[in-house]
Amino acid sequence: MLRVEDLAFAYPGQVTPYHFEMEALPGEITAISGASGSGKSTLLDLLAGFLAPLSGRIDLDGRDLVPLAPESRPVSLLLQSDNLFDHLSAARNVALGLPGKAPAGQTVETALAEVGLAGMGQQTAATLSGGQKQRVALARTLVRNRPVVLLDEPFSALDDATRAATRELVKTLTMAHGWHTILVSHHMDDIEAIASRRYLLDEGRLAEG
Ligand SMILES: Nc1ncnc2c1ncn2[C@@H]1O[C@H](COP(=O)(O)OP(=O)(O)OP(=O)(O)O)[C@@H](O)[C@H]1O
Repeated sequence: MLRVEDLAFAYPGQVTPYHFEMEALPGEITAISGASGSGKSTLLDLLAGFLAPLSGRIDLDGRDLVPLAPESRPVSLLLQSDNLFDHLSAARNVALGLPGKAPAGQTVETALAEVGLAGMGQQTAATLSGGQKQRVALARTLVRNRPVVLLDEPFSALDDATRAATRELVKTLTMAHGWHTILVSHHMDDIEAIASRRYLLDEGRLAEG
């Protein structure tokens, strides 16, 4: 289980710090909603290690992630868009998630098949649709094989049919691979469709419900 415990953070000059407390279970999607500017991206940046908290813990199965640099954290981050290098093939983009010089071919093909893109590995990322690009990014998340997956408005740039299919894929992958998926979204329909647990961020604090 991922537990955010007494995590405090303030930007320079901020009088009242954020104070985050939350839990996320493996195999489940935990949603974070809140008004624009409420601090949702700040929370994701703390989880990813791009910001350092004033105090508190980010506990994953008994291990505190706070001292770890971003690249050492068991975390993947997927944004609304711009997750891929457009000039590289889908397969090369997926292979970027592999450590070192691991033998990539089969792993990459298997991951692309799992996200519904079998046989499309040689296609240049620039030629893919928005939904296909998000699937490639999810395939890279698969080969990275990190248990905490942070999604920052990942469906917002997609049309209705594509967003419904993509969010179902996220749910399927989360359950199949035991990801602790944390979904930041403004869209209640996405949250209602796939999240098991919800938090609302307001006035610097998370409230469950
Ligand atoms: N580097 C920074 N320095 C100072 N203040 C910042 C910095 N980054 C963000 N903020 C402020 O912190 C607050 C929270 O920003 P954050 O981006 O986390 O909100 P958000 O909920 O993700 O917003 P949105 O939904 O619009 O993306 C905002 O008031 C923002 O202006």
